[in-house]
Amino acid sequence: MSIESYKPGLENVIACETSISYLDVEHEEIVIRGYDLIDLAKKLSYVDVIGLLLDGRLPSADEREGIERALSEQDELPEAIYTILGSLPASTHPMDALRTGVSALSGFDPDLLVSSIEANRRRALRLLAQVPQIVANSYHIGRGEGAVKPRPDLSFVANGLYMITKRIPTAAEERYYNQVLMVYCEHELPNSTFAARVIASTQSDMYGALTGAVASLKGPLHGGANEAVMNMLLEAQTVEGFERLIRVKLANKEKIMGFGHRVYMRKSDPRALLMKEALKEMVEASGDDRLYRMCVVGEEIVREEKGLFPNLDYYAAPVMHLLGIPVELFTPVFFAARVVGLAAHVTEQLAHNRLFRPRVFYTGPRGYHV
Ligand SMILES: CC(=O)SCCNC(=O)CCNC(=O)[C@H](O)C(C)(C)COP(=O)(O)OP(=O)(O)OC[C@H]1O[C@@H](n2cnc3c(N)ncnc32)[C@H](O)[C@@H]1OP(=O)(O)O
Ligand SMILES: O=C([O-])CC(=O)C(=O)O
Repeated sequence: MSIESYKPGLENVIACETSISYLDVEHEEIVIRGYDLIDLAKKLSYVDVIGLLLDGRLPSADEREGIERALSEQDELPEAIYTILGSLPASTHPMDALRTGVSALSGFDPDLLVSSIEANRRRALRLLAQVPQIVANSYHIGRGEGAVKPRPDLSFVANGLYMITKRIPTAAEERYYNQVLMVYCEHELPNSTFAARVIASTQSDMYGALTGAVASLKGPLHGGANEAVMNMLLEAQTVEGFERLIRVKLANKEKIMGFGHRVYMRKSDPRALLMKEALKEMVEASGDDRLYRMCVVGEEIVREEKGLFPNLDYYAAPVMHLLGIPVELFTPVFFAARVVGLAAHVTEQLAHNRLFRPRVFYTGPRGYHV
């Protein structure tokens, strides 16, 4: 076998066909079923994008209402899931609790043995409705506090933030949280989506595929980077402190979390630019622009020293912080937003399946005998 085609990390390898999304780096556009993600994020609700990703077209006003209603009808998290979350040690990482919760949901699926496109759509909506509750309540329960259930008088988006912060969001907070969900909703074939598609390709199910995706997303090279960014900002506290911290890390040849990207490489991530705008607006409204100035200084230093640009996580982290989301929940929120993209990919994989089974470049010994 020739090793000509061997690419460690599969960089630039086309691994599947999809009509869901595409990163058009040249034109700085994230294409989601034909639309520009940033345009969608500025103008529409996350619930519209649920329709777009699951059904392939933007919903009408009636259809959007139908999706919102379906989400609220299915948002009753089984009591047993609360019991499972409550039995985890307090030291459990929220992404591990989330992985356990998503996995445990499979047994409660009323469509358990059905793998049709329609059953997967219902499954996706159930997961979209229930994952935000696992996210918020694994955190509260882990701290010995009571669970917070969604309120029927709040929108799907507002409920996601309310259950985390225990505060009804203002209209502005709901708008920024909507943008956070939008920028995280779908991004072509990152490690977690690939993991989900690889699992689905054995004709396994949506729960297994999404459980694998949570595990993938936890890593700091992927979803875990948003928490790492916020921890740096909190540690540094001031603009001068952040400048010092970044310079020390660069001098020590450490990676700076929130910078670089396998696909964008040395170009801007369009989602980071949108989150930067949101952060600017938020600090202007609050009258304290320190966090924004810290981020801008960090961005300038890393660009000058390494020629690298921020990825989404760099600016989404401070936005989530200002929305009152605890740092430990940044990556779980990323997953809650990504459920829709993952569900679309798993459904597509199952509908046009080809088992993933690549080969290796063997570097071990041969010819041994016992
Ligand atoms: C939503 C998301 O999941 S976005 C990704 C979030 N992850 C992060 O922010 C973690 C920090 N970034 C990184 O580790 C990387 O940029 C990745 C993992 C995202 C992409 O990595 P790869 O495509 O494998 O690039 P790779 O790590 O080989 O980097 C290429 C070069 O840029 C450097 N580089 C890349 N990212 C960074 C960084 N964040 N800080 C410092 N240097 C970096 C590497 O050291 C390497 O330099 P070299 O050629 O001199 O050795
Ligand atoms: O595309 C990637 O590799 C990672 C990423 O930005 C995402 O999942 O949003």
